[in-house]
Amino acid sequence: MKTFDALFAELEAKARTRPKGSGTVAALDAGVHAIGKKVVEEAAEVWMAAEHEGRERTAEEISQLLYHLQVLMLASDLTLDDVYSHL
Ligand SMILES: N=c1c2ncn([C@@H]3O[C@H](COP(=O)(O)OP(=O)(O)OP(=O)(O)O)[C@@H](O)[C@H]3O)c2ncn1[C@@H]1O[C@H](COP(=O)(O)O)[C@@H](O)[C@H]1O
Repeated sequence: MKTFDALFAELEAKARTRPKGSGTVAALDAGVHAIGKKVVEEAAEVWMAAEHEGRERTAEEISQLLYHLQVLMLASDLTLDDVYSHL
């Protein structure tokens, strides 16, 4: 099972090597504004799932929000330690 740290390492590698067909590379190319909109959209979907759609859908939506937050971290030149230092 993939962890938060393992996903971030995978996305860092995608950003560095820019493989064809990567959604992450496309999102990074779209920029912070577009990624930020996706974060807000996914956060709303997490909220709706938690209120109305049950545990499984909520977990799935949270995983998507975590992914988009990591893309935003990469677009903002942030590392995991930059974020963890505030926890
Ligand atoms: N975990 C994720 C992940 N979670 C969410 N998403 C993206 O977020 C979208 C969320 O789905 P929605 O149904 O909410 O969005 P949608 O509006 O239908 O989709 P879009 O029109 O926005 O693409 C998905 O379509 C994916 O584009 C993800 N994209 C990639 N990953 C993982 O990231 C890694 C790198 O992926 P690539 O860069 O694509 O190789 C791989 O391990 C992937 O499994």
